[in-house]
Amino acid sequence: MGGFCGNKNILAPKKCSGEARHRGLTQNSAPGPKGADIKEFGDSESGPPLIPMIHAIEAGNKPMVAAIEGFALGGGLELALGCHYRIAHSKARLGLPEVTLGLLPAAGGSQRLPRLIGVPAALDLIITGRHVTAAEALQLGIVDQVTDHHTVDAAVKFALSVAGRPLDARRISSYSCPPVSGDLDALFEEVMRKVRRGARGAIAPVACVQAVRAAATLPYARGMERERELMATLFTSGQARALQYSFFAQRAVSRWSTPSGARWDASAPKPVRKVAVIGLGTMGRGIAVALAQAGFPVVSVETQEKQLTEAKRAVSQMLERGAKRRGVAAPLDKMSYSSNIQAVADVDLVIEAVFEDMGLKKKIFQQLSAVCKPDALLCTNTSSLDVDQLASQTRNPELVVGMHFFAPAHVMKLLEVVYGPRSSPQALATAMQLGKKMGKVSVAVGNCPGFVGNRMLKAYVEQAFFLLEEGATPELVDSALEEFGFSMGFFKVSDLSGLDVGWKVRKEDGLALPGVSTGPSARIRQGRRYSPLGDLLCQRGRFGQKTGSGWYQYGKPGGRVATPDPWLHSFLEEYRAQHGLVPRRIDPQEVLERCLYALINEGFRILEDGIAAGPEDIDCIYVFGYGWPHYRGGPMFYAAMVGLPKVLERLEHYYRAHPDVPDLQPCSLLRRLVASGSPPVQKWKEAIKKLHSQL
Ligand SMILES: CC/C=C\CC(=O)SCCNC(=O)CCNC(=O)[C@H](O)C(C)(C)COP(=O)(O)OP(=O)(O)OC[C@H]1O[C@@H](n2cnc3c(N)ncnc32)[C@H](O)[C@@H]1OP(=O)(O)O
Repeated sequence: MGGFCGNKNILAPKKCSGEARHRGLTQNSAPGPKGADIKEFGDSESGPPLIPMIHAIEAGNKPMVAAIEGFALGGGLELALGCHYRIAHSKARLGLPEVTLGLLPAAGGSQRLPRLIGVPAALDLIITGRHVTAAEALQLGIVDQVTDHHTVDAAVKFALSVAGRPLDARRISSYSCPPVSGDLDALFEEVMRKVRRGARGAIAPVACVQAVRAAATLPYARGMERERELMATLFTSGQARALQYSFFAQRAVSRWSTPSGARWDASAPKPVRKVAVIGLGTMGRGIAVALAQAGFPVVSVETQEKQLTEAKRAVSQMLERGAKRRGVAAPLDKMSYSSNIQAVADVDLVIEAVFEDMGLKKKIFQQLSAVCKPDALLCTNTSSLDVDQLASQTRNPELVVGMHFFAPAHVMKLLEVVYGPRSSPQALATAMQLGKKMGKVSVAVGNCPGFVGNRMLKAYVEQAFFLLEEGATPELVDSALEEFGFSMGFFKVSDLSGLDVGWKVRKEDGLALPGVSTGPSARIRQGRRYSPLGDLLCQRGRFGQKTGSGWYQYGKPGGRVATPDPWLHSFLEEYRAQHGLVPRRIDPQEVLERCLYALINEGFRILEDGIAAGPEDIDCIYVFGYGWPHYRGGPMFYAAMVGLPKVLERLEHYYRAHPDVPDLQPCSLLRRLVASGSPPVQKWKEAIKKLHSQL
């Protein structure tokens, strides 16, 4: 008889032909690692091996009861599955989240769970890595009992009640998987098809399906061999390293700091009880929904009556759909609406989400400053405008910050919290905490055009246009980016979000000029190479999906399926001829290097400028806001994986070929990092600090 709370296990990569090892157990409810200590992955092994220990527990002649409190994740749950019975506290959470770290449950989890709860339910848990509540675990058959009381006492009582009963029927490794309805091969083929489509190049979910298939089709011992083989491949993969880096990066960004010395642990957030959203276009609606879903009472203000009526309906529908998906009641009572800005008089925080127009936003900030409580936080959802200019319209500029959400705002995980030179640490802390409560990955960034995400994107977009000028097609560029792991290439994204969005910004920036379509100045703006291709499409009314054509054609306005457009191909040929550009064959590698290294180079400039505190901040922004494949860690981590000397060499190469493109000129931080031996990404912050102290 024994009570176990499994939680600190480790893998030993060197022995690992995938073999799992154990490094000691701690109380599950204790603070610290839940499951294996991810920090220790890759270290040399110590402690008794985990798999033989689980086997010894399972083979024992005394009933072993796992008492589960807090989290039983990964190795913790695998250990519990080796026990003969499992009792969980009602607040416990269980799961096999290894897939989220680029791994699979390799201490027998992939072999025992399907034998215990059946193939479909096990596939769901292992492929998604989701955590289940104790109640769901009971329903699935993972645990035998749930208690609201002291779990170990309950486990001891339980063990006494089963003492003397035969244990053979309790050893999960001796089970066969429960039969599935229908054909097993067909089930796995269907699951594998779906997983491969969704994984977009991630290897762990695919390996998880293969491991569960082994459980369903092979005797236990052979299934374990298969589990070990699959794990060996995953464990040494760059994907696992990237996902484990990302786990800590997400946590690191919540410990924000600014160049002026403000810090997360020295700045207490203000309490936020009620929030207002100004402007109920697409962004405003999403933000209002996300706030209500997080439990905040929201006053939504929209001055145009027609838009207000439409928005009320749309927001209610979004809340109802979300509630249905999550199996909870729709928080409709959290929402109130008004066409009058006076309605925000009693809120603690306002998020302005009106059209991206500085004049309009300034006016609204003046009004807010007059109407709101003097200590209310005034936030803007601008995606690139100067937060400081807006702050200067108010009585209390220290209470102004940017809260840059990403569309759809109730779905996308990223929030850029933009501090201006006058934003107070408390205002920043409050916006960061609100983002966290909304379930966002909140990243504090400095104030500059485009902040972090859009500033870097500009360099990437520019390269995509130049590649078309030089001989590529939208299909070629997009397929290279999709092969890399983006769900959509740049041109498909542009068609989806509307070409007019970028056109408007370029017009405001004085880049898109009317009537300059030929002659030498057509492709030079503000002293550097410029491609007017996007402007030319907009001038022809090709705004993307909404008009039925853009970089692709869609059959009809609002069509969703992109097909290559012969008109666009002829248009590109004519354009090149008109400008004396000789098309050449461009390979996917060049597409990736030009687009991604230009973006990464801008990332280094951002670090140099102190706009982002570290590479983790940039990587979280790209993974959670811009569709950068999670299993590639983010652009800065990717640069480190490729090797900084190689990134530098390729940028130098492309800059020599395109000296009129400053984005390709390697920035000095990159050069310095290479000169100092290319330290690992986790050490860049120190190098940057040193660089700043030398300046
Ligand atoms: C083959 C057998 C061996 C093993 C396979 C495995 O076990 S793989 C690992 C499986 N476990 C996990 O994936 C759990 C990861 N952790 C979490 O999902 C969350 O931390 C959790 C448990 C849901 C708690 O979330 P909460 O928001 O409450 O806390 P937070 O995430 O901020 O974590 C607090 C600090 O603990 C550190 N930490 C958590 N889990 C681990 C871990 N497994 N290894 C190392 N460190 C871990 C986390 O980084 C936080 O540290 P801090 O310094 O405060 O940022």
